[in-house]
Amino acid sequence: MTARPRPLVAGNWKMNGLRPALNELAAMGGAYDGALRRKVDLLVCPPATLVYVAAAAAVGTGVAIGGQDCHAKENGAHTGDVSAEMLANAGASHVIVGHSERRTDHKESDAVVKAKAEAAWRAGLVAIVCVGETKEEREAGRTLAIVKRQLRGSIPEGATADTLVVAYEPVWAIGTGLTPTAKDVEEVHASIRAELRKIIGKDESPLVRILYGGSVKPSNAVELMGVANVDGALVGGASLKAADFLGIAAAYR
Ligand SMILES: O=C[C@H](O)COP(=O)(O)O
Repeated sequence: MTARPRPLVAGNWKMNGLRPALNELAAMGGAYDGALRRKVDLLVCPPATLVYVAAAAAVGTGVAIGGQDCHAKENGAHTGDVSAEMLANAGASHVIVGHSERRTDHKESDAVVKAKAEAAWRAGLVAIVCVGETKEEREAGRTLAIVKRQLRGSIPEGATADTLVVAYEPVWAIGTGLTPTAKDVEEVHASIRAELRKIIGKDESPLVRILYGGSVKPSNAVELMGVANVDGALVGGASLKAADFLGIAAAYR
């Protein structure tokens, strides 16, 4: 029997969160008890301004802290950017790269995303590489081709199940309350698994976590997390409140 990856529920706070938001993180940590810990990993990616203090606050709770993006370079004249090394130094263990909001707002190409994933590994971070089609691409029947191109272009050589997480996020499902059908999610995740097998081989690919993201809520988590090859969630809006985030993680109880 093929081993299954341990699930990961990751929260992406995006550009939300001032210091009082750490109370939500504390509530998450407080409720991350033995039973839940045995079944699922929890990760919270606050804005860069809160990574250091969040990592300090999360010590001992089992909740991991991550960044939402990193620059490809270690340091230098890049005003406003944050390097993977800075995130690691602040206490992060993961970093999201290639989120569709970065691909759109900052015109990040697959090659840029790949360089950022390499930077994550250089700093000892796990790279969460995001892929996903737009509404137009889905309607044109190009979903699988787009996701395949993004995987091929964004995942560096040498990825392992310990260094890579893939997040499938249909752009049209992000923050809209819309979700694909379970059948559609299953099709894309199976295709991602097959592509990973070609990219990183038959030994590592079954163990890479493939997250689904896009309007995940406590009310749809059981169905979405129950789909074959869905190994957790990348959660935006519903990760801002401990009750909602924990309600999603409870799909694994
Ligand atoms: O990174 C998270 C995703 O973009 C999903 O966001 P959402 O849960 O608010 O739809």
